[in-house]
Amino acid sequence: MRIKSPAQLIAESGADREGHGLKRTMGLFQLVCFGVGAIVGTGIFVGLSDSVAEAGPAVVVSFVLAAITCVFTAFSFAELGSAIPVSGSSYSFAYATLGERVAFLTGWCLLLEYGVSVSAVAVGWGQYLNELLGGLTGHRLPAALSAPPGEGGVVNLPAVVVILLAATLLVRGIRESARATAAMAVVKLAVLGLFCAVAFTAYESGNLSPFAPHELAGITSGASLAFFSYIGFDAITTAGEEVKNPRRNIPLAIMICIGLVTLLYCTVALGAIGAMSAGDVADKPAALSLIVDKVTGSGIGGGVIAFGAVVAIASVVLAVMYGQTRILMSMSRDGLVPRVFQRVSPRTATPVANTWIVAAVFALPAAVVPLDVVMNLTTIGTLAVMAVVNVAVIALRRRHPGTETSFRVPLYPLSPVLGVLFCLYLMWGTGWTTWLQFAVFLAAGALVYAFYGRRNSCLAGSSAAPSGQAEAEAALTPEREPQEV
Ligand SMILES: NC(=[NH2+])NCCC[C@H](N)C(=O)O
Repeated sequence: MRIKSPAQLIAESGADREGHGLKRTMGLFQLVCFGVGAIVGTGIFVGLSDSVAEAGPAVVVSFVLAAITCVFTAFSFAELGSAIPVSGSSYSFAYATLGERVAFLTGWCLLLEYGVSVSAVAVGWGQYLNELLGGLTGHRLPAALSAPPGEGGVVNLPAVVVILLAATLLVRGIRESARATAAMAVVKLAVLGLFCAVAFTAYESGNLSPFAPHELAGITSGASLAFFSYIGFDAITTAGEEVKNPRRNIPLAIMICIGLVTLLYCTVALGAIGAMSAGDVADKPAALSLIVDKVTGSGIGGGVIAFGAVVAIASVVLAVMYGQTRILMSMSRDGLVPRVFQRVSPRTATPVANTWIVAAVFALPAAVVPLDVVMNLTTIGTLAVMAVVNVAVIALRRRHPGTETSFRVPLYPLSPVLGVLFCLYLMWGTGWTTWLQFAVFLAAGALVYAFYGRRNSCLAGSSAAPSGQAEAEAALTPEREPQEV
């Protein structure tokens, strides 16, 4: 089996080498902001109403189930992220523990979790932008320019525009200042906080019954939908090469983000269905604005929420696109995707060509595919990746028992095993059409690996792994270890 050791991956990344690769600039606070930036977006602002349609008031239970899945998996991410702090996230973890084939398919699924989710999130952004425009000017964009073909439109222009804007910022190295990300994270927390404050003034416990109109099946599919809104905590691990003291900060940031977001989502969901009956919330894309308008009796509150959503979701587009470019960079270093993806501009220290290719490729589904399709594909792909990550922790402990890490999964091996089971449970909840699309996607990935990745892999045909590993381990001298700042 072609496999790489954690030490080899770190040494190859070129991080911490003078004048090479990316720079370590992010501290814990910036990392948490980056996490919140990657997590809170379309899922809660737009997707909430879909989960309510499935689960009814029991949507709160759905959110808790989705959170539990994330917590087990987050433990695994934290252990792996601190043991192998490089840009590739789950892809690199799989390479170091389960071998190249699984790593390639994981990277392939990450195209769903990151690339396709950029499309999904951009579509959600467009819906709130339209809401905001409607509130401000009384005019909305015509459906032809703001919806995909199946939904009465021709092309979803706002979704394309936000992707191109994000690419422009990313190639300029916006992450270097990280100030924009921090500001946007604060704005979205404030707006959701405001929503809760308003919604709870109109809270009626009568709205909570019947609590679970579609019983367990409804709660399960509600949880699969709610899961989308938690995706993104793993993006923290894609910044592995740009974080100061990654062995401490990566696991800590992941845990802080999950805790914060779970609390927030459950409060928002409870506030929403407490203020307006589940039947009225169901299937309303801009439900949060609608609720605030209804409670305050004016359009201003809803406008504030719509503004917050536009800002919030834009930062998700930014963070997720950032993650996708870093994953492709890692895959390119291994020869599994073309070399153009690893080229870093010496002037801006960002992967320019990579970023524009990602923007161009994922603007296309954003323009023409309906939101629920891209959202479900993102969800199933992400859950598959997370299942792999949970297995990877077990493999790490068995294959590389001496690996230095500052975080260890509690209750091992129970936690990763439960992680896998919860991932499968939520995957099951996505429904058979999504499974079918996913199967076709995976089959395509297997073909690409067989005809491109396998042949071009840097590890191809070499029994170099063991000696390369020794070399890499020797290269990892203590002074090259990330320094505490
Ligand atoms: N890899 C990702 N970060 N994917 C997209 C995250 C979506 C985000 N949770 C949202 O609700 O909008």
